Amino acid sequence: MNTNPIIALDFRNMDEVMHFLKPFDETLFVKIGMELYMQNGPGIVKQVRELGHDIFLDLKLHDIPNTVGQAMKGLAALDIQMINVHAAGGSKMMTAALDGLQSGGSQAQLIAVTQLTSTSQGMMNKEQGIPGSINDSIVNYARITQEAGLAGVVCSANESALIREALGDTFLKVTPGIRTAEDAAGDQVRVATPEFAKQNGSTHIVVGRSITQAENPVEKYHFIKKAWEQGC
Ligand SMILES: O=c1ccn([C@@H]2O[C@H](COP(=O)(O)O)[C@@H](O)[C@H]2O)c(=O)[nH]1
Repeated sequence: MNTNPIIALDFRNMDEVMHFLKPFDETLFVKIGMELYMQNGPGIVKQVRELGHDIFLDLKLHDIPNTVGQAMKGLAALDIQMINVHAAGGSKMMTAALDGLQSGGSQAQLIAVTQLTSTSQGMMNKEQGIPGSINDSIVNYARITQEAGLAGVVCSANESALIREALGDTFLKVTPGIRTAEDAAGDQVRVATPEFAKQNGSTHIVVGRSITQAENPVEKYHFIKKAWEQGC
């Protein structure tokens, strides 16, 4: 399993992706999310994969079970390593997603978003109308995700230890909202450093603007990779 930091390729098109990737002299684990996919379609996944990079396709599917199952069956044709849905879609939706992906012949790891890293305790209580602590909600979503047979969840690094304690080491904790000390949080609420993510049991970190907006993205990637690998 590739556990290198996953770089979020939040760009508009392949020219911008190529401009970013050009200075790297290694293959990477990259994330293609809505921004890039919606503006360029599935062809962009093929183009990035042809460069040798592993791909997390972050489309966060969330719809009725039949629709998500059929969409996953279609996406199974793409040569990707990881893909996701929203756990809020429910157990039946997650099972349908897994069935669709597997019946389409894909071996990609399917994971589910618990609470977005841009969601705060207050937002969850007031806007989503979910009472109680955000940690309880996240562990609950993680539990139904595991019961549905998925490989892991997306959460913040702050919750990785709780999920590890409840659901074990091998269940994936893929954690965006990663920032180094000097980075601005921006729209992220539940943030953590790469070192903390490692210490707290994340299995993967997802890093976007910290690297893509850095003055020297290659240098920043290696700085974050080292902090993540060493955990100190
Ligand atoms: O809960 C979530 C789920 C997905 N993301 C995605 O990760 C990156 C983070 O980018 P940064 O620039 O490092 O903030 C982005 O593509 C999100 O769509 C997330 O942040 N939180």
